[in-house]
Amino acid sequence: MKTMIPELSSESVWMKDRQRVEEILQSMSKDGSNTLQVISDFDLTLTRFSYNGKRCPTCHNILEGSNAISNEARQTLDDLLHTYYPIEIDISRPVEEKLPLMVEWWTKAHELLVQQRIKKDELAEAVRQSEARLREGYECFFDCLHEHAIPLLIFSAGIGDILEEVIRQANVFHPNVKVISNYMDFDESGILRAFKGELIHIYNKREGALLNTGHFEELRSRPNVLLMGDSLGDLDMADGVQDMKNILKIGFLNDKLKERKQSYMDSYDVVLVGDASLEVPNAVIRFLTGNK
Ligand SMILES: Nc1ccn([C@@H]2O[C@H](COP(=O)(O)O)[C@@H](O)[C@H]2O)c(=O)n1
Repeated sequence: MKTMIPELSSESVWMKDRQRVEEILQSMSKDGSNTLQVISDFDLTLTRFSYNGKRCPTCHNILEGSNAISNEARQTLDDLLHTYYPIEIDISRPVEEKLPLMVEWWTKAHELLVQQRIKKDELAEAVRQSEARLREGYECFFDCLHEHAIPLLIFSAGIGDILEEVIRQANVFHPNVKVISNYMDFDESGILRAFKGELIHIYNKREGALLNTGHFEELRSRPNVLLMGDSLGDLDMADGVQDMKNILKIGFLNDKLKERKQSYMDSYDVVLVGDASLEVPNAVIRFLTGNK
């Protein structure tokens, strides 16, 4: 058991109950990889939090940093980020108090993006010019899931069109990937006129999951879940899974480590710190697919 997954023994991997993690892994491994589905957040979970000491952009930040919007709008969006992001990650405030503020942030940002009359064909260039980076080991993560036909649901409160472009440009947008996110609605001349459907923000992923019961219904034969997130709101992403048997939750703790350590250890089975690579999720997937 000691060396079941050696990557779990690293100093940057924290676990409150290692034995429980091993029991979950043993049970999932016994069931086989054809019973597995992976659900992952995108921004700052599949993408890096920082690189060379500089913050990496989220989907929203990619647009904000691009030529698709004016300097004035960029400044307003940056001000919004500095107002609301500290609230998003503040563990001293209850979620019920943060929720309306998150709706306020996303709504103001989306309204501003719509006012900018962004063109659909500007998105690819915005992503190309950005400093967005998938975490190290992403090729192995996406390719291995594809090779073993394991469904990957990327569940993001970011912007679906941008997210898709990031993984397309990295050549890992395989057919086993499904995205639930905020998608842009363009008019017939390709100009952004609204965002489609119900808003997904950081603390309503449970509602988002329940609106997509069809996806989870299709995956009913896969009751074992590997969940990956960087926020406590991401823990609700699997709420639509049918007849769940096991769930292994891997959390990336990117920011405010000291303040948030305990709540992450209490909520995620495995916590990765220090802008970790995808080495641990990849090792888990290798273990579960039998490619040890
Ligand atoms: N205007 C905004 C709104 C949100 N964010 C960040 O996006 C992330 C949400 O996406 P997930 O893939 O993690 O669900 C979240 O980290 C917000 O801080 C933003 O940058 N700008």
